[in-house]
Amino acid sequence: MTSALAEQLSQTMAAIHARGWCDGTGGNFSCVLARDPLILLMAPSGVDKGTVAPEALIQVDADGHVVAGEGRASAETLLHLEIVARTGAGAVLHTHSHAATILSDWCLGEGRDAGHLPLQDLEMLKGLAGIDSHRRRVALPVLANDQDLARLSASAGPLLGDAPHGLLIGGHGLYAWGCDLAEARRHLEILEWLLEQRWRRLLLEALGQLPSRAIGIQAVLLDIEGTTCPVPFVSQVLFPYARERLDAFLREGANDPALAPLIAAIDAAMAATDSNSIQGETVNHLSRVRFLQSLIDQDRKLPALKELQGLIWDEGYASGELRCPLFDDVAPALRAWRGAGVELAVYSSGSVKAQKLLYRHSNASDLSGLFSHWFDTTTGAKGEAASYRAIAAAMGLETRAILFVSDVKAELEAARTAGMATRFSQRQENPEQDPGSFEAITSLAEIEL
Ligand SMILES: CSCCC(=O)C(=O)COP(=O)(O)O
Ligand SMILES: [Zn+2]
Repeated sequence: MTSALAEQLSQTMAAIHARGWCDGTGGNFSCVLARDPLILLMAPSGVDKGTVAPEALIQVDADGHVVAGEGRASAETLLHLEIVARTGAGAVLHTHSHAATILSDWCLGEGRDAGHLPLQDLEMLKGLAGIDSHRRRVALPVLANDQDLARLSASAGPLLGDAPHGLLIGGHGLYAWGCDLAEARRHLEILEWLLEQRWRRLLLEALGQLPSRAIGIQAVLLDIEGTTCPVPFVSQVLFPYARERLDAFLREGANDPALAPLIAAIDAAMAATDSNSIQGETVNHLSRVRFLQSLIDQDRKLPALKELQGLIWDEGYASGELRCPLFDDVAPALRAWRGAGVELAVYSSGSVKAQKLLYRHSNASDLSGLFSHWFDTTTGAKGEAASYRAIAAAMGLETRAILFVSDVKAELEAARTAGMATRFSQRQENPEQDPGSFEAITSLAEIEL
């Protein structure tokens, strides 16, 4: 006797096959038959999934072993099991459609926002559970294909919780899931539709037949110095504060094991320098301090120095000696943008630790919670377009959905090359006052998203 679920799964597979989404023996499809112990009802491996009768379905346990029915379990059962375990799905449907296959490959191509395919501004998004507006952006995770299904499933696992009921595998296809078979099928049809739209639109854009879609700004990426706080706060307060305290800080922490790796990195940098001022000197406390002070004076960036400065500033902020005087327009603009659902991120040459301290101890109270992402030069140099692409990828956004604000034209140039929208911050005390070809703002309040 076959169950109603088996009838439904068999019919669903036939319908999906008829759409051309699992040609040949492609695709595999499963439903949860029992949860404790877990039993999946699924098609056997290596057969045409459009003609599997209900009684030909097999039952598979939580280890991927066939416990009832004729035939082998698909190697991809491991990914089905991972999806069920991570999301509580009641059904998992895997297709090999042309749209899913070509777009997943395209996403992983060089220079793309590999790792995610953003989908937005389409009414059909509302067919995905939890999405109530076409404006909501979803980021479909994309993983490189791997014949080692245990490894592929382990890589997929952490991405599944935030995934929009779907996952792309490069050059392979789509996995979609739902709380039951009906919802999984709806999610599959919606995602396939969104993917179809996406590649057709890309084609028309490439042919110059369709203007690149204005998708609206979804995130603001902010430089700090000269953009949200006065340049002199950094150059005349923060840097001298750390410079003056280097000696005492290093002396007091000489036996602190936490400082040992920093001191080792500083000594290595000293050994590698050709600076005459320290050549021939034995590395000792004073030469180390002089070396670091000379780096600060020349505005040279050494990661260990940045970290040391962060530790010294930490003490200064904690004691109340330091407080960042953000421009008056900053806190209201940040709050308004967050209130409108815009994501906020920082990209500054100061370390992420220093960035967080600055916003945590500002004249407008602790604003650090408004930011979802923090980037420093460990992501890449601020004058390189690749850094802005990496930032967009880390945020799961297209570069054109991000507005970057900075007082340095070379940085704006790189961000523009990567595809970001830009604004030149023209604050009174900034060294660069000419906006060149960039739109200038004198206050964040002038920015309309
Ligand atoms: C020609 S299909 C290659 C295997 C595959 O990716 C697939 O989805 C079908 O696998 P199954 O083992 O379920 O037949
Ligand atoms: Zn497959």
